[in-house]
Amino acid sequence: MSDTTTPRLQPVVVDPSSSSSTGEDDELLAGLNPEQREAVVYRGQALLIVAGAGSGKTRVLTHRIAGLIKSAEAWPSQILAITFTNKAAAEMRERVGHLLGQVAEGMWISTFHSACVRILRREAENFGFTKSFTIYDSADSRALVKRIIKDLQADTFGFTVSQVTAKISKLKNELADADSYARQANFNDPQEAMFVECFRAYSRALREANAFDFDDLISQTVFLFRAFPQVAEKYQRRFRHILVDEYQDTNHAQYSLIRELTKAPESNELSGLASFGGGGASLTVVGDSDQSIYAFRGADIRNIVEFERDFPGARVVLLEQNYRSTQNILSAANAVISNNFDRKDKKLWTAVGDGEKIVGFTGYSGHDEAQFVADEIAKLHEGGMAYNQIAVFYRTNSQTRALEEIFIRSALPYRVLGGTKFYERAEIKDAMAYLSAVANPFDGLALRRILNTPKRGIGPATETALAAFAERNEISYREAMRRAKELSLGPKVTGAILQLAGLLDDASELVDPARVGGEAPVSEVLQLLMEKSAYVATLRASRDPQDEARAENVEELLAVTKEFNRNNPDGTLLDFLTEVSLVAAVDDLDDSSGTVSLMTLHTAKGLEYDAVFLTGVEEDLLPHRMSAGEPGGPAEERRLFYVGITRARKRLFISLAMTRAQFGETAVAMPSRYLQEIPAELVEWIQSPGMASRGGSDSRALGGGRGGGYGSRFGAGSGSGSASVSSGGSGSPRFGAAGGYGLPPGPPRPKTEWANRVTGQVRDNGDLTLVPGDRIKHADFGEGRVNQVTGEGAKRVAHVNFEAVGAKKLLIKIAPIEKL
Ligand SMILES: Nc1ncnc2c1ncn2[C@@H]1O[C@H](COP(=O)(O)OP(=O)(O)OP(=O)(O)O)[C@@H](O)[C@H]1O
Ligand SMILES: [Mg+2]
Repeated sequence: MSDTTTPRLQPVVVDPSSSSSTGEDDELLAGLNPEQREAVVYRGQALLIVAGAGSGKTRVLTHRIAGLIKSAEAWPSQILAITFTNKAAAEMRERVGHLLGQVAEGMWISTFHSACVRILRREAENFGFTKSFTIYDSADSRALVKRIIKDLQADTFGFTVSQVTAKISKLKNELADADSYARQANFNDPQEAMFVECFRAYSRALREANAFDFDDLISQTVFLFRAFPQVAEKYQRRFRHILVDEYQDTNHAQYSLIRELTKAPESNELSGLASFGGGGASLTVVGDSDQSIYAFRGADIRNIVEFERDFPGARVVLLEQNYRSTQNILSAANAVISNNFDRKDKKLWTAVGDGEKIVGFTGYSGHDEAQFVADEIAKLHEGGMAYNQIAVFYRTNSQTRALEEIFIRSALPYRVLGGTKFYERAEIKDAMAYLSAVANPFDGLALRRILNTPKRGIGPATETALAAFAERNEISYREAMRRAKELSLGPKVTGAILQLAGLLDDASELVDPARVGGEAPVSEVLQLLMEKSAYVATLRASRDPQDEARAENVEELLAVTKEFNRNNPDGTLLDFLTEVSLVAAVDDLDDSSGTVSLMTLHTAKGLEYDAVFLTGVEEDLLPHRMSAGEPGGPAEERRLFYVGITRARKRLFISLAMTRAQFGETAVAMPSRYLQEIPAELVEWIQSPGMASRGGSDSRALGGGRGGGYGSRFGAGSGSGSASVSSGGSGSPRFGAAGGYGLPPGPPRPKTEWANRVTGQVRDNGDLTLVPGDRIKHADFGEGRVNQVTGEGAKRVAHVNFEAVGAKKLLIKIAPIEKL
């Protein structure tokens, strides 16, 4: 087909009558530009919308869904829309409802994970799980891996929990299971052999516990479809229209799931469904390869790049108008992302106008930076901006501490999204483990967690004895508890175990579907468990003031269950457990709450705010230190920066600090290399207090009042900022570029020089000799071979053929290269 190779725009269908078969009406198309309309009305097997941030991709998906339903081309139940977070799903559902003027029941708008849980709850019995399976979150997975490492003494091989969990996760995202991995593993390598052991033990333990981990949810659904074609067919028939947002961040398992779902049902002819052109569901994906930020989790940018090959005949629509941001913000974003090499250049434009300049700020410390953020937020708020239209982004969760301290002191209402979340607190995990143990008697991890919580005098030896007994007799852990008498453990311990088992049985009766009057509400179950186990009472009786807070958190969970019951009158315990285990970080977000939102850059994807603060724009944070060694790492970090910038509608603030406290130490920080990629004229730098006056706005010299605290803390002295960190760039040579920190450094410097300065290590390869045939490694481009060297002295240029990106010319003296 002619339109499969290069993206190009087809003639735009504006007149609804020309696409009468689709029955789109004006209302749905009004407020869309011609390209967006084309994407909404296109009817074909496969549609790819590639476009930069804020160009209306998500909006197009929403209108497309509404259009399909409104024109009666599809039942709501025939639609499967995949979003990146549950919050995005809720928003989309609401907007579709709004466009239709009614709630469309039966539509699946959800994340990959939620959709797969729904499928697995229905189908898991096909392959040996029960539908009450438990979902292990990452903390559960880690706990399990930790135990396995201990049991197998894998730590003697240098294995850590993080390494093993990360590797297992990666393999699962590539659809490898323990057996398939073992088939190609090199068992002569003791490390690899041990890893296979660990992977096997982990998979076995999950199966025995009737549990799936997060990665399993997707990969096991794919396995299920492949192993049971009749099951796959059910869903292939059901979903006639599949739409995926943020397609650039799908990994291989997710991609495979889409492939399975869009296949034509096998027994098409028999059922007369062949009339559905080709029989497979129509697929619409939208994405932006510049916003791919999950490669570390196996996301594969190739999924978007190769879409046209995978889905022949696909139509490609490009959107170029940005409706979100001002021109200044957009120009900054465009300039930054253009530094990534292997991308198709796309230029976003906006009709909104230049807007205000981006504001840049350099603080002495993280606290100083936080104070700046708080001050500016206060000003924005005074100027009439609602708090919930303001967001503060950072690269790592550890950066929140300083921000929170200052926000609390400044009495700014805020919420942290992600981080140590409510559901990650120990006491909440305990309470949830009680519920899981009731729902899934095989969930050994949950049972072991609550066995001696609160303390009942059941020690680790008993815990292990029960596990061994269960294994020997091939019974569940819970059944083993019921038969505790057979273990001759002593009357007290036996009594304690039986009591707990009895309590769990009582609770199970409450949620037995056959119970007269139906399943009891979750709140009732939790209440029973917490009361009879004396969990809350024990916390309340403790002298530790923290335990009081913990008790309150459990009360809070009770309130959550009550709310759940109100919102879902028919909601079962399983529904509740499912919902909780799928709450993504961003889902705590409550827009009506009137608070400033704090979140990581990863969490910020897809969202938009009137004002955005990008904090900690420093080397080692952004790009993150960990990315340095990864191929493509710095480029991915740049995309993350791009994502951050493009969340802003009207105001963008970029800040950094000269010293940063991390892991209990205060280290000198250097400006991020990405800062100098923003054209200087777009940014108005406000200098740090002490370096220069911040004009009228600066009533808080570092030396005075609260400021003194931050200053002295990092030895920056009072007010003058004179101590360990040089104030004007004259002191420490590392801060030689300090002028460039704050104020634009006079006449623009050649980019490379600036780049050298900001990375802190003045890059000078000196007399590095390169001759044709040499192999080199470049920080961004990876490995390549030198073809030719031209020029002389400092102007010598290497012509290099890179494996990943092809031919490039590099100035040898300063290029970030090393000879291999
Ligand atoms: N044709 C339009 N007219 C007016 N506003 C629009 C139009 N298209 C999109 N918008 C608005 O622009 C903003 C960005 O749209 P949307 O979130 O759909 O973009 P996106 O491409 O999905 O962005 P991202 O890449 O960040 O996910 C939203 O507020 C949306 O309502
Ligand atoms: Mg979007």
